[in-house]
Amino acid sequence: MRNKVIAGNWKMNKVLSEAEKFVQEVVDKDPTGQGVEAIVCAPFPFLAPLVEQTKGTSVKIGAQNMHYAKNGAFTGEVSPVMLKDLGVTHVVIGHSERREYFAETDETVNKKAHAAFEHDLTPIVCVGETLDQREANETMNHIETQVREGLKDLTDAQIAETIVAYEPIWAIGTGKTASSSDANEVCGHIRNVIEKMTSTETANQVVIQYGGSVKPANVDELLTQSDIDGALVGGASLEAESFIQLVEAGKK
Ligand SMILES: O=C(CO)COP(=O)(O)O
Repeated sequence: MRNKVIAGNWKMNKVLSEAEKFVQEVVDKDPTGQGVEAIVCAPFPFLAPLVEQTKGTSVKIGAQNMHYAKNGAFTGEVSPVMLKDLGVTHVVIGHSERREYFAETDETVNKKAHAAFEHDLTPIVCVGETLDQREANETMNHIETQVREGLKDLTDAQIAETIVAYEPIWAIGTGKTASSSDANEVCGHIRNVIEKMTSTETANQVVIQYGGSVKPANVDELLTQSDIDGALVGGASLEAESFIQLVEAGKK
């Protein structure tokens, strides 16, 4: 049975004091256990203090992006070596905002996924369709391409460890959630694509999250779906109380 994984993606929000206050509230409440894990994906400047603050707790700290190179002349970038050295455990790769505003492609997503495993970081690989693609019935083909290209040439063992986040772009920050059955249909499709790439056993181990306007009011229904193993949450992950409720919803 797969664990449920709830990850908060703060995006470009908060200052350090707010970040620390949030994490303290979550750590004090410790909503994990019973098959649910909690990850906070914070902006780069907060990673070191938050890793320190969560040492010995069950809350994990993730980054929202990274470069794929170990080091080098890439002004303004952050490498997987730096993240690993700090004690970061997860990294979001290929978020639709990065694809749209920062020219991320399936090729860079794939390079970053390989780099994550080379440095013992767990990638949270994001895929999702636009509203135009959904209306043109292109969702399934588009998702298949993103999954195949993004996870290309990873070993079966690495794919089993990958977290895939299905985030329909039209549902991000809009208040429009995909219906739980539509979300589950695409998450099931992702698992089928992975099964074709690897094996049934591997596909059954992959944690597939849904993201897009997830909040305490709709998380229960999403998490009861057969192929939805967690959530990648933006807006509703900014308040500790709401994040704690989301994590608790994942308990068995
Ligand atoms: O992009 C998201 C998480 O990565 C989803 O954002 P919202 O939860 O604000 O819709």
